[in-house]
Parts: sequence; structure tokens; C-alpha cells
Amino acid sequence: MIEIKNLKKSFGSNLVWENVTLSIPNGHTLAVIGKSGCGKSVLLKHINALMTPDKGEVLIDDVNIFDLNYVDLRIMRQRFGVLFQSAALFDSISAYENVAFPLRYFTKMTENKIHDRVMTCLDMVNLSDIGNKSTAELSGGMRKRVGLARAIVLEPDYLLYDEPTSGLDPETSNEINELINHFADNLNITSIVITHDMHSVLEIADYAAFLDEQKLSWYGKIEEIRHTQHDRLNSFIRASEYQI
Ligand SMILES: Nc1ncnc2c1ncn2[C@@H]1O[C@H](COP(=O)(O)OP(=O)(O)OP(=O)(O)O)[C@@H](O)[C@H]1O
Repeated sequence: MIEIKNLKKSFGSNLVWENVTLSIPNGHTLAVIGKSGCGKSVLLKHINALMTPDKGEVLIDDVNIFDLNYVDLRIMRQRFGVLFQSAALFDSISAYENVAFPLRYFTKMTENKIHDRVMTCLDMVNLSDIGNKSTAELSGGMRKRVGLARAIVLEPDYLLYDEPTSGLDPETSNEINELINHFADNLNITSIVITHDMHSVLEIADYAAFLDEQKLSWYGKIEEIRHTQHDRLNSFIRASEYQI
């Protein structure tokens, strides 16, 4: 379980947000929404301690990750898969090698075991036939799927997604949303997704967190978002392309 308690972050005199408190039960998906610059990416970077807060805690199964030493933090980070906005693939190596990379870096698996695991993960994202292709040859949707295969290759408990459908057409976005749902439902992965896409929020999320006015302005179950009386959240939703 991920619990965020009373988190505050500023850069110099720029307060990003404060008093951020929320929790995500295991196997559920949280969507983080809000205007550009409200601090969604900064929040995501706190969850696996890529950034440290001014104040507050991020508890993973009751352990505050900011208390961990270097070795324990490295072990904790292996429980997280991350899909970056750009997919962040290495273009000089094949799709297969991109997915194999975390296994080579973090484990002592044999080549046979690496092969089996990489092919299983490529199969899960419906890309079992493209392993030898260079990632530079792939479409945006395929790159995201290779990024997803790499994110799950170490069998993480948690997946962090930074705008997984940005730049994709609606049909390809739906394919990515289906994969996110598949991972949550079948692999019991707890996910946090930053997105500007309200359609995706409704498709994939169990909970939503709305960052606004330098705080967590609204947090609740996704069913409640349709009936919220929160004016600023309502106008944020109305301004999105997708009307709920
Ligand atoms: N490394 C950093 N150093 C200084 N300021 C930063 C740093 N990272 C982010 N910020 C600032 O923190 C604030 C929140 O940025 P963040 O990238 O989290 O916003 P966001 O909600 O993800 O935006 P977008 O939707 O445009 O991606 C911004 O004012 C940004 O300039």
C-alpha cells in the first residue's frame, strides 16, 4: 500500500504544493490530474524518492522511503516500474534489449531466463514479433508498449505512468488504457498515472487526485468525480476535451 502523508515540496520560494495526504490500496489505480505546472510530475518523482520533500512521508507498506539508506532504496526501487512520457527507450539497441536491460542491470539471470522473461513481457503488450527491431523504427504507440514491457519486466508491485497516452491517437490510447487495466487486474499492480486525458481517467482509475492552488484540492473515488460540487474541479473537467 502506498500512503502519502502531509507532503510539502518547494523549489526556493516556489511552493509546488503542501499538505498532500492520500493513500492507494493495493491493486488500485490513482489518476493525478491538474493544470500544467500544478506539480503532478513532482509528486510522481517523490513516490520512488527521485525527489525528496521539504516535509512529510511516503510510506510503502509502512516504510517511509525517505528513511531508507542507499542499498535499501535501490532494493525498494526495483519494486517500481516506470513508464516515462517519452517512453525513454535507448534507440541504439533493439526493442528486445531495451526490455532485457533491467534484468541485466538488476539480476543475475541466465540468458535463457532473460529470453523467456523478455518474450513473456513483449507478448503481454502484443509485440512478440518485433523484438529485433531497432526502437527508432517503431511508431509512438509501439514505443509506449515497449516501454510498458520494460516497466513490468522485474515484476513490480507498483507502476508509475507519466502521461501514458500523450501524443497517441484515440484508438492507440485505448489500447494502452486496456494494457494498464490488464496489469492492474491480472498482475495486481498498484498504479499511479499522470494524465491530462479525462477519458483515460474514467477508463483506468479507481481514485483521482486533483492538484490545484498548491494543495491536494480534491481526492476521491472515481465514481464521485462525476457528481462533484467542487467548482474548480468541475471547470477543469469541463475544459477538457472529454465531457463526462
Ligand atoms: N527540478 C526542478 N527544479 C526547480 N523547479 C522545478 C523542478 N521540477 C519542477 N519544478 C517546478 O515545479 C512546478 C511543478 O512542475 P511539474 O513538472 O511537476 O508540473 P506538472 O503538473 O507535471 O506540469 P505538466 O502538466 O506541464 O507536465 C513547476 O513550477 C516547475 O517549474
